[in-house]
Amino acid sequence: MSNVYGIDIGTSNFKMCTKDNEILNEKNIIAIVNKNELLAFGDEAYEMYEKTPENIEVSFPVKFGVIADIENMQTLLYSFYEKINKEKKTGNTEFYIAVPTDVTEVEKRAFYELVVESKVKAKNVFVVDKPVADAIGAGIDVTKSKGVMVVNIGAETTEISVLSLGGIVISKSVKIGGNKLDECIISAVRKAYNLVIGSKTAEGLKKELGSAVKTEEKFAPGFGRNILSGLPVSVQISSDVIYDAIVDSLHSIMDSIKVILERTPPELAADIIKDGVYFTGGTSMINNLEDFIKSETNLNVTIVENPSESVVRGLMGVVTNPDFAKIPYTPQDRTFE
Ligand SMILES: Nc1ncnc2c1ncn2[C@@H]1O[C@H](COP(=O)(O)OP(=O)(O)OP(=O)(O)O)[C@@H](O)[C@H]1O
Repeated sequence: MSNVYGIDIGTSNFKMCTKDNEILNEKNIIAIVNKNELLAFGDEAYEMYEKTPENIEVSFPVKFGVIADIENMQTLLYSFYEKINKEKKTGNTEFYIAVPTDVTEVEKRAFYELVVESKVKAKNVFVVDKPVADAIGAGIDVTKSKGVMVVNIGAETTEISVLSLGGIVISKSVKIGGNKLDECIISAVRKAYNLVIGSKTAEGLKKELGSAVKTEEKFAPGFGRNILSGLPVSVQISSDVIYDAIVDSLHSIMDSIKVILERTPPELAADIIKDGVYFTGGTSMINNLEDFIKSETNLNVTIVENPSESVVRGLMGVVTNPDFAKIPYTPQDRTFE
């Protein structure tokens, strides 16, 4: 089969991978003009976010890891597919789609049906549990009888999973991720500097100044509106303010990891102690995360390379490596427990 694609539909980013390992990773956002005309999608639509007049609506169709707006998600899926499928290949197209685990059966099925019912005209659609794809993308042989812990810190959710023998032993999703950090930064900057900033500016400050441990103070410009004067201004923002804004959320993620470790069967926990914990998802790129986790747990930490794309890389691993042939399934093979 030549036309094979892996798809990971995230809250913030849509990732699609071809069999030649070409990866598309763009903001999962759509801009609609006059209620029903597509104006832009992906990174181009994100440029317009929080800047549009009333007749243009810019929205993210996935909320907290599940599809909230099926119609717009369908349009996005097809638009991204057309963009990556430059040679306009048709027929015999197969899709492998990652599905989150700690959601309802109906929510899981929605991912599968989205692809089946879309204009991409799939010949076959297979489902792969997201934590399993994530671990394969991190370079782990998940088929071994060995406990592996993978923590995916995304935009709106953090999925903490323990895997063994190609399956999921425990998986828990908590509603904290990069967007929560951005919100905390917006509040803190408002309080410290009387400055109202947008979410894109907050995300930029998080990437530049954010750190999971306190480091030497540095500054970066933040553009926004002064609450008192009402005028647009640029203010030098301190990394200390950003650290204080995000530290509680990082501790909440840490507490959830500890709860899962406590619930992990002892033999698997022993493996995790030996191998450490693998971190994926875009938010695990926050500076100094490794030092923070090590100081909290004493466990070894691996931050996977290009962590936002780990799941979609893993989907292609499933397609190309015969050892993983039993991992993908369809709702006909088994129900979405
Ligand atoms: N260098 C960085 N430092 C901190 N955060 C980052 C960095 N780069 C990207 N991020 C954050 O990573 C998040 C996107 O990660 P990812 O693509 O894994 O999320 P997603 O799959 O869309 O979300 P979810 O898993 O919640 O559905 C965003 O919140 C983004 O701000």
